[in-house]
Amino acid sequence: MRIAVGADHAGWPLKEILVNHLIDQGWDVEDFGTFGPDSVDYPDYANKVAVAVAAGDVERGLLICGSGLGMAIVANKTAGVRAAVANDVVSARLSRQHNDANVLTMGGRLIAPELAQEVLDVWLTTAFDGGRHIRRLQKIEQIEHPGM
Ligand SMILES: O=C(CO)[C@H](O)[C@H](O)[C@H](O)COP(=O)(O)O
Repeated sequence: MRIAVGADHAGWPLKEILVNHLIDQGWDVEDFGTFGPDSVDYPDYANKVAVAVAAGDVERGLLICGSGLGMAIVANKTAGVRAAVANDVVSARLSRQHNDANVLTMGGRLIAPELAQEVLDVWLTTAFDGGRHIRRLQKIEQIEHPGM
């Protein structure tokens, strides 16, 4: 399974920890950066990961900025991406069960590394519930592609 990862300077330290965690678990990680503490702009990284997910190059995406918010705002501009901010386990689980989220965003300034690993593990291993939620995802697709 492949996962694309990206972060800005505020998310970079946590990204490094989570990339190692993912590799330890056998994930094939495509790391789009950033690769150091210099200040960069989160839209550049969110867009790269979102495009990789939407194109089907990877199954999942992980984005980390200071709060997770900016990354989610940008990633959700790309059709086919369902990015969810989750800095807690319950949000991570629900984002999979109800929303079939294919991109997880977290806040490197808000969440401790140990909890971030737990949130990520829950998000990666929780299945979509389907059922009534399929209808709602179809409505999102209709908004993305009006007239289809
Ligand atoms: O986009 C964000 C907020 O929604 C991220 O948290 C950014 O990492 C943050 O805005 C970066 O802030 P900085 O003051 O430039 O370090």
